[in-house]
Amino acid sequence: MSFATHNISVRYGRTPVLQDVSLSLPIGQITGLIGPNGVGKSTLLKAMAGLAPCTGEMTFDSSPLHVSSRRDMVAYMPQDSSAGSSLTLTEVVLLGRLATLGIRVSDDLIQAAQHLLADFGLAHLSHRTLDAVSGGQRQLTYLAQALFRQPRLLMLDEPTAALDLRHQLVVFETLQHLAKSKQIAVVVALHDLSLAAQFCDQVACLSNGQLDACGTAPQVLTADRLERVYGIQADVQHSTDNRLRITAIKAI
Ligand SMILES: Nc1ncnc2c1ncn2[C@@H]1O[C@H](COP(=O)(O)OP(=O)(O)OP(=O)(O)O)[C@@H](O)[C@H]1O
Repeated sequence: MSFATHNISVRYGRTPVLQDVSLSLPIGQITGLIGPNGVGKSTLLKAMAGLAPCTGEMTFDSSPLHVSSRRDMVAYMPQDSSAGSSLTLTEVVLLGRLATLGIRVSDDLIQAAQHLLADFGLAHLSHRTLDAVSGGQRQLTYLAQALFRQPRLLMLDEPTAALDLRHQLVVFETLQHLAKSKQIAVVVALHDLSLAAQFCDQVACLSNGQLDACGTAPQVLTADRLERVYGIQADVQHSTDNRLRITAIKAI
């Protein structure tokens, strides 16, 4: 089972940003979306979420997935999680299920929201307001909100950008677990190629507004491609424990 984009193209005004991006997003797997600044990663996620006008289509199991039906299946976490709020972290997470919340929110639902916060080490802050926590804690709260929607397709735009190394691992380990156990297709736009190599089942690389390659990390993250797409000289090593180690050496 998979979600898929078919020939997604986006233009802002007269400027084309993405051309004919066709990508399969298997259920139970994490897809890493990589590419240099401004290549269109966020734009592709927004188009898939129905938030940016585009041509082309999306399917789920080969059936067309119209924008109106995406709302129930898709959760999207934007790149900018800086917005504060006088809502508590628990309330922010609960908003993930806004469409189904009644006037009175059940204790079970509140507990479920608080469990998610606890998974990210935020239990002690669950009654704190969003404008009184750190940038990384806000990012984790928005991630918990996206997960609380219980989507089949979870799209995250640089979800670990504000996080320390331990929390980066916690987030990706959680995503890996949830993708398999809850049968979710996860797409993550990210710049950290080592995280992509470690956690993504497939890596999709955008270049010049097009899909340059999609495959396993060793297939996609080659020194040649990093030079051509990112303009860097990189050392790519396959270690004995089957890990890919990528060191950016210099900008070309
Ligand atoms: N609302 C907009 N109006 C016009 N141009 C836009 C708009 N949003 C983004 N762009 C442009 O579209 C291109 C793709 O932007 P996008 O944010 O998708 O890139 P990205 O790959 O996510 O970049 P980054 O890695 O820097 O976050 C960029 O050239 C950007 O300037």
